[in-house]
Amino acid sequence: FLLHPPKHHPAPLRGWVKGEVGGWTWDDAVDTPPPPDIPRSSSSLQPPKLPPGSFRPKQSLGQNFLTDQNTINNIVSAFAKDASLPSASSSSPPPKMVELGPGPGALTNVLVARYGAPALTCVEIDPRAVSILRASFPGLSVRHADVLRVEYPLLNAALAGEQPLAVIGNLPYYITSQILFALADASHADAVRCATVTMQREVGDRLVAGTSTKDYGILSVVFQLYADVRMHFRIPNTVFYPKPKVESALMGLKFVGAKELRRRLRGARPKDLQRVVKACFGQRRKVIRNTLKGMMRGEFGEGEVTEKIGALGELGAKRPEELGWREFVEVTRGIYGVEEGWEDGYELGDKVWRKEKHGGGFGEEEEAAEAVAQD
Ligand SMILES: C[S@@+](CC[C@H](N)C(=O)[O-])C[C@H]1O[C@@H](n2cnc3c(N)ncnc32)[C@H](O)[C@@H]1O
Repeated sequence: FLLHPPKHHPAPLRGWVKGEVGGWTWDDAVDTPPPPDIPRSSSSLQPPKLPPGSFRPKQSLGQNFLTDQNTINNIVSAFAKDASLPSASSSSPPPKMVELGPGPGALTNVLVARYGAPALTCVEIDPRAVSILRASFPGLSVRHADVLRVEYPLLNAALAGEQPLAVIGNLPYYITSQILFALADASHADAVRCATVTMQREVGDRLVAGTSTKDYGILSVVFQLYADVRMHFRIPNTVFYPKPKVESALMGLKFVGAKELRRRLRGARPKDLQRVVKACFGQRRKVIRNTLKGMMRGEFGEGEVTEKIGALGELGAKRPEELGWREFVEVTRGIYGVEEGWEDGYELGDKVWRKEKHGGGFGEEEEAAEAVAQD
């Protein structure tokens, strides 16, 4: 483990040129200064240059690359805080880190320089970016895979991580919620300790929204229950190439972990909570007893429905946006009961918030995990 590994710079290339149809593109034949909306970096590291030729960012993969070194440094510093990473002078090893969607390596560059390649694993779907990363960062584990297939507990076991993983990423925005839900599920197994991730600012607003606000919804309930969430800072669209239409934010999620989650749920099963929260926000304007009556009819007899709805008392007359996670837990316990002997711990579930089709892991990781288990 190197505290001060050599700095890796992707092969020196040329620079930004104005494309024919507007916008900026890379050209290896022209040596230009950055365009005016891409500030020069004050740091010794530089954002990676895209390779000559045909690396056109793909909108379909949510490719908006970070081009401002100050922003990149600030993201990594916020990550270091969220993950309680040891300082460069400390002798204690950092937790295993996972970067989601590293692209050509803007964040990777700083992470490798600060913590060394062995501490980091990257998951990237674009084979062009995978090639660049493998060439630029010898010794770095780059998984060519869909991030939605990651099974974090398996990955952590394969990496022989002794603590939960620390996750970082300038996320592909088209799958932000799916990635977050997978991380929530991973926290059931204490596989992930924190995530420091960029997202569309509006999504970030929802994560931290208070009750009875327009942004309050499923994301607010789930992530305020599962994690301590904060918005580190907003990110203007000018620091990305190509420039997205939306403003972004860097969010930090520190997961409370399985033990605290069980304490907060007081025996309620996450899957039951998911059913309740989803049904209630599916009919946001209705008071919850009307929505829940409908939801329960397929599952309970008429007498039981009436009894359980009655037992909700005043909570039943509220709209979902008025309920914090504690109230949703209360409602869930009232309807579905609690896991027997929950004080001694119980299974929280492996696919609760993410979709059934997601996960599945990578074969090689499963093998590696087995090898670790056999050691
Ligand atoms: C917003 S870009 C960030 C790139 C780079 N980290 C940066 O900040 O410049 C999102 C990255 O996620 C990758 N990506 C998109 N969908 C993915 C998926 N399903 N699984 C893994 N990576 C994905 C894209 O190819 C792209 O490199």
